[in-house]
Amino acid sequence: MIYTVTLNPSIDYIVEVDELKLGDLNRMKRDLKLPGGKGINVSRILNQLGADNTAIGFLGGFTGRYIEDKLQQDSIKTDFVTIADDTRINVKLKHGDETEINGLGPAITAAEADQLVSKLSSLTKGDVLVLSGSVPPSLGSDFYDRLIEVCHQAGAEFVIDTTGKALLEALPHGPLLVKPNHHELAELFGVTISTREEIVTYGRKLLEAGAKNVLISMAGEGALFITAEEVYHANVPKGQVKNSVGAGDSMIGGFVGTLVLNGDPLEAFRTGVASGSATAFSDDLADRAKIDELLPQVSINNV
Ligand SMILES: Nc1ncnc2c1ncn2[C@@H]1O[C@H](COP(=O)(O)OP(=O)(O)O)[C@@H](O)[C@H]1O
Ligand SMILES: O=P(O)(O)OC[C@H]1O[C@](O)(COP(=O)(O)O)[C@@H](O)[C@@H]1O
Repeated sequence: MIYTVTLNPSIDYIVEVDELKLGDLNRMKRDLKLPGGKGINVSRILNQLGADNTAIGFLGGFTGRYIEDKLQQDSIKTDFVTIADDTRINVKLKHGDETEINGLGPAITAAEADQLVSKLSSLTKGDVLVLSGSVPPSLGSDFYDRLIEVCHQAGAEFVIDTTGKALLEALPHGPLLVKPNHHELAELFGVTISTREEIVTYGRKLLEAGAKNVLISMAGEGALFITAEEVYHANVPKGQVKNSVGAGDSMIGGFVGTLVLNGDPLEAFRTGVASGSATAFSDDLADRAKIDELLPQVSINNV
C-alpha cells in the first residue's frame, strides 16, 4: 500500500486576472478552488493510475471539510487526523505569469501530532510512505524525522518531497525517491546551476548522500533521472500550459505509482514526465486520459 502524507494541505485558490495592478482594485476574470497540498496531489494522480493508496495528514475547519468532501467525491481513500484549527488557503495568482502565496499552516497540538504517528503503526515491509510538502511551523522542523523513524522500524520505503534542511537530513535514511526541481537543487547546495552537467553533478550528490533514485525536473525543459548506474534525460511533450501548480506532485505520483505497479524504473520515469506535463496542460490535475495521450510523446535518452 502507498500512503501519502500531507502535513500541510491547502485549498488552492486559483485566481486569474488580465493584469495585476498592485495597490488598486483588481477584478477576477476566473477563479477555481482545488483540494491541494503535495501529498494530496500525489494521491489524486495515483488514483488516476489505479495505484492503491491512502491519503493521510491533518485537516481542520471548513477548509478541511471542503478538501475531505472533494477527495471522497473522487473515491480517494483518506485517514486524516481532524485538527481544531483551519486548514490553510493558498493563493495562486495567474496574471500572465504565476505568482503563488502559500499559507504557513494551522496550529497543530502535540496530541494531534501523536495521533498521526499512531496511524502509521500498521505500516509494514512493502509499504511506501510519500512525505510531501511543507511542515506547519507548530509541528517543529524535525517532524519528518519522526515519521521516517517509524517507517524505518517497519521496514517500509519512503519518498520525500520537501526543501532545505528537512530534505538534506532525510537523505542518509535512504529515500526511495527525491525530486527537486533544478532551482531547488541549486538552493539546496547554495550554488548557481546553469548547465545540464552541473545538474548531474549536484544530482549525484543526492545519490551519494543516500537517495536511491533522483529525479530532477526542469519544467518545460524536460527532466533527468539519475541512478547509481545511469543518467537519463526525458523530453516533455508539446502543449499549451494552463496551470503548472501540481506538476511536480503529478510527476512523483506517476513515478511512484508505476514503480509500485510494474517495477520498471524507466517506465516509471516516462509516466512521471507524462503525468507532470498532463497536469501542466490541464486546468486541474491530470486525468488518466491525458496521461495516456502524452505517454507516447515522451522519449528517454541515455546522457
Ligand atoms: N511548461 C511545461 N511544459 C511541459 N511540461 C511541463 C511544463 N512545466 C512542468 N511540466 C512537467 O511537469 C514536471 C514537473 O514540473 P516542474 O515545474 O519542474 O516541477 P515543480 O512543480 O516541482 O516545480 C516536468 O518535468 C514536466 O514533465
Ligand atoms: O507545502 P508547500 O511547500 O507550501 O506546497 C503546497 C503547494 O504545493 C502544491 O502541492 C503544488 O506543488 P507543485 O507545483 O510543486 O507540484 C499546491 O497544491 C500547494 O498549494
